[in-house]
Amino acid sequence: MTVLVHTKRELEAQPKAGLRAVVMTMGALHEGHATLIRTARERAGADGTVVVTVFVNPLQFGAGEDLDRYPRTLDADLMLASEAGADVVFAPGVDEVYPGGEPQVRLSGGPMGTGYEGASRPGHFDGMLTVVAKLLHLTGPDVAFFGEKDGQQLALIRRMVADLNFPVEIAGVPTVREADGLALSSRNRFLAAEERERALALSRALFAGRDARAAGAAPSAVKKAAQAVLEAAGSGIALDYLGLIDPSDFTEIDREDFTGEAVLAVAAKVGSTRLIDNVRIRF
Ligand SMILES: Nc1ncnc2c1ncn2[C@@H]1O[C@H](COP(=O)(O)OP(=O)(O)OP(=O)(O)O)[C@@H](O)[C@H]1O
Ligand SMILES: CC(C)(CO)[C@@H](O)C(=O)[O-]
Ligand code: BAL
Repeated sequence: MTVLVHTKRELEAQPKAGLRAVVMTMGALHEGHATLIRTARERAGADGTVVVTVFVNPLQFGAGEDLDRYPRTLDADLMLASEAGADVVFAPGVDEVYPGGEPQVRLSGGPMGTGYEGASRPGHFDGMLTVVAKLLHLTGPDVAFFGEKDGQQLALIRRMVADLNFPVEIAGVPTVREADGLALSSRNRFLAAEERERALALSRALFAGRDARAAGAAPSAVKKAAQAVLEAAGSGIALDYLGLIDPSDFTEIDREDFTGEAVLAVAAKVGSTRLIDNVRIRF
């Protein structure tokens, strides 16, 4: 049975058996989250504990972003988390996480957090890292699972844990997609049927880049292949960025002799909904 708790005190009172695995979410759970939770369950085993956090963190939303309309579906989340194997769902209120109001002291992603998502959403990563640090302290996991769909977020969390000696393993989970390629996202539910069709340009662009690489293309040609798909989508999407990124520091790859793993990432608005996606490409 899955236990739902709302307070730090209730969370603290939960049994602490075996390996402790945590999946952090903002709720509105879907199959991508279920995959993270199932992976955590497998890792924790029958003797361990899987904790899922559900918290829409105001600190990582900028003015004019979608904090107010972000979907909140706790009853359904509890069912999905339970079916996927969670032992505990921790769904605190804002006052429980920030009892003193907005924190004075926050974490910063530094240079790695200033490009791409960081440029489009100033302050987003500071708020994200701050709440992830707090939730790591509150849940005390041996291992925490995050999705590769939020690639820059995952890179920054790994860096925070390494730079600040958090005693936890960070595990990445590959992006779960619909059959037609669209990356699952809580925000997909805002897409009207015709917007959902247009949103396919994001994954198609990334796949075009990946296919170009499979045919031997160098970095600039990979990016061009993806760009062509986005250009063909025209005004159907409002492109924010397309980047071919070195994941070690989250800077743009600007040389043709790059070797190693790159991340081809895209962000765009479809109607009023902002979506992100990425694929890994090896050079
Ligand atoms: N399609 C997916 N595949 C794998 N992991 C995912 C997927 N979507 C989200 N996640 C991961 O689930 C965790 C919680 O993410 P979050 O609750 O923000 O969901 P989301 O679907 O990314 O929502 P949003 O619409 O806010 O982007 C993060 O680690 C995120 O990377
Ligand atoms: C990691 C996270 C739960 C922090 O609020 C959020 O950014 C998310 O859901 O990806
Ligand atoms: N999945 C990233 C959380 C956010 O968009 O704020």
